[in-house]
Amino acid sequence: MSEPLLKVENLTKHYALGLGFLKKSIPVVRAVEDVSFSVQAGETLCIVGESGCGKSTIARLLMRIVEPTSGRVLIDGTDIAGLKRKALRAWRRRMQMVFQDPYSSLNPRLTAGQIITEPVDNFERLTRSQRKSLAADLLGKVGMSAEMMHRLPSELSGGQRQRLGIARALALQPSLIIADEAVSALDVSVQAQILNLLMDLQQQMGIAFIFVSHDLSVVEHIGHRVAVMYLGRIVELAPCDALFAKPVHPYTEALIAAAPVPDPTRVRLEVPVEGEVPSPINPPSGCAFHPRCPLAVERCRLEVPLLVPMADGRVVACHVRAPASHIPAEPPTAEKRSLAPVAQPHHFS
Ligand SMILES: Nc1ncnc2c1ncn2[C@@H]1O[C@H](COP(=O)(O)OP(=O)(O)OP(=O)(O)O)[C@@H](O)[C@H]1O
Repeated sequence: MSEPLLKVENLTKHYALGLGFLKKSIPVVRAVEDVSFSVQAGETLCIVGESGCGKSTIARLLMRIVEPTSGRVLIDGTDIAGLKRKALRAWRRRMQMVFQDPYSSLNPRLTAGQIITEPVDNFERLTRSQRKSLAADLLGKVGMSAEMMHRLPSELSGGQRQRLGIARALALQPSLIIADEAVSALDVSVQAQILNLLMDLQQQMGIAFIFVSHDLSVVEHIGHRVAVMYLGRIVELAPCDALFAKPVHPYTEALIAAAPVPDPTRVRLEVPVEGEVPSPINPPSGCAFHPRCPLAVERCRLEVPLLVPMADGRVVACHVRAPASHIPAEPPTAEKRSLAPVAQPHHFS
């Protein structure tokens, strides 16, 4: 098995709220809790879950927009926390981000051409003609004509602006693009165009994607593997087909059941998920999903379930559906137990 492009180990982010008062304990938002996964070159890993479950925080941690409370992020086996200036710059070229709202993430005073060549200009000074041909090339890659390089973002449609955001992300020829709700602001037909564009670019350029979304139909369309998050933790990580065909975690099942079904021949699952997502400041004990889970037993209230590898390559954290005793191979040693959350790398042709 080749070294994954990206490896995330036990990543945790707690946000302290305020400074505390008279020795009172400071409330802490447990935004991301002990999250581990890996991404292979050219693969799309989707991260899904309800609002507030920690999806965007993971994206920000990977981009080092925020620093982790604990845990590691490794690119080609190198921990990015330890990188010195030069190596950090090189790493920054390899990971780019596409944001949800292409309008607010694009400088309204710059032309499309300036916006997409700016990242390269930051690394190496381009001549005027180099800039122009780079802009034309990048616009071509995202299906826009070269004349568009003279337009301002306000003169473009939402879909064109998102293409521009993608062209800017492509400028430095990254190995990995993190797309945070990259199509949520667009009409459904434009969403499909942008998703198809991303998949074409992946085929042509071998780019890996981490695709953060709350929209399961988008995830089903684009994902190779899917990590389902609940209150800061991954509860199930599975190949996309397997996840949609047979969700194992009751929360995954409930999410799929609640999503609109675009394919009328597909049977809708009947698992009610009641109540609100609890607060990440004071999460429930044991499995955080237990107060909403129709299958919960006493153990769920007491013990945080570990992610257990299943025979079909997925990992699931559920005392009922994937109790630790279901591990198919030899029983885990203490060391393997602590490594259990790391997703098994998965190859896709
Ligand atoms: N800077 C911050 N300070 C304090 N709490 C924060 C901060 N950023 C995020 N949070 C909290 O961390 C939790 C996870 O937030 P995050 O934005 O990662 O969730 P999300 O799954 O991306 O949600 P959405 O789908 O609504 O964007 C939320 O409870 C959020 O309020």
